Amino acid sequence: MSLLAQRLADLPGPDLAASAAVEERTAQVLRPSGALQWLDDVAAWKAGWQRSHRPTVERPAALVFAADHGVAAAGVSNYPAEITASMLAATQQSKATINAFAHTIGATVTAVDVGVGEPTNDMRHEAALSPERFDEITQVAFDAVDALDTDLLVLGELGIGNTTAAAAIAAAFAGGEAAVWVGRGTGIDDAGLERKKTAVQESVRRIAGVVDPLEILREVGGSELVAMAAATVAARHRSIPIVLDGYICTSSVLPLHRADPAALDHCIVGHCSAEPGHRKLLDAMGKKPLLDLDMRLGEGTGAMAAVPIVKMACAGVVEVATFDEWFGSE
Ligand SMILES: Cc1cc2ncn([C@H]3O[C@H](COP(=O)(O)O)[C@@H](O)[C@H]3O)c2cc1C
Ligand SMILES: O=C(O)c1cccnc1
Repeated sequence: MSLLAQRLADLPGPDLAASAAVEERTAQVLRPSGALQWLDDVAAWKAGWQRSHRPTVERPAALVFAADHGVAAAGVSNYPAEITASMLAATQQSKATINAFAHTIGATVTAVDVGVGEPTNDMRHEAALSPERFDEITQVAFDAVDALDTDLLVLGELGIGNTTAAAAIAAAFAGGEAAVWVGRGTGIDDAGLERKKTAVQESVRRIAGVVDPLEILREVGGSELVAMAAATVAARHRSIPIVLDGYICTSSVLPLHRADPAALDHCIVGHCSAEPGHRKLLDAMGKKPLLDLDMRLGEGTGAMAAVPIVKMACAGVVEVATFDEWFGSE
């Protein structure tokens, strides 16, 4: 059994007393009942998974996993594979979009190399990752989460070709035509889009008969996708709620959801990507994105954009006086 499967088997649930306490306070604060709607639910969700009656977002952090993809050789991206290494360096030196977004709200960004210069196997022809590599990457992601001191985790990725891996995962789980799950990623042209469809079709056909969700992730995922899935499980064990990013991030955790429908209960979806498969995937998973800004970047940027909303939702319960506190003191 893989390391990830082992940790997935004993996921803790939320602190129901903490979320109930927030729901109770929500009903008493100085505003008309129900006026914040979904934001109040977000605060209760945060309380339950943070295990605190007074949920906060004080130390948001992003983990950005980077890796190369064998399938990039199929001409499935608008950019060369070398961009992944450059973007990893840019992120480590605080020059990427995710760093700029994080900076505005005081979040930290940790970029983690899980396979740059060590591409996955070409998923069209063989398993993207060996069981040993799968475990190795899982351990790196577990350690990365352990090293954080955070109360809200953003997951992001870098990996030229990874919208093709994401589409293959979505197609393998949700079925239907490959065309439904394939989008333009970094902006590929029509011929490139056809190559993506073919690559996804070939990969999904090759693994027909594989039923174990984590095995499907190993077969057609990518190193940074496995790392995001592993970080999701690790964060659950450490009571760290998560904001998921776009299509790639969501696809990477889909296998967890299939293995255990409650596995993503500590995750909220930051935004809906312009990549067309994302909305379909979210619908299939019953997840509603906080933002819909037509973004299609990755790196965790859409999730980071949603962090202030989670922070406001918490403040909107914790910092607002109740009717009793206010009128009782008048
Ligand atoms: C400069 C640059 C910065 C990026 N930051 C995120 N991505 C995003 O685009 C890539 C996926 O798209 P595709 O499947 O079409 O290759 C990933 O690296 C993803 O993180 C970037 C892509 C580029 C070119
Ligand atoms: O939705 C995403 O995560 C995405 C879309 C395009 C390019 N990179 C990431």
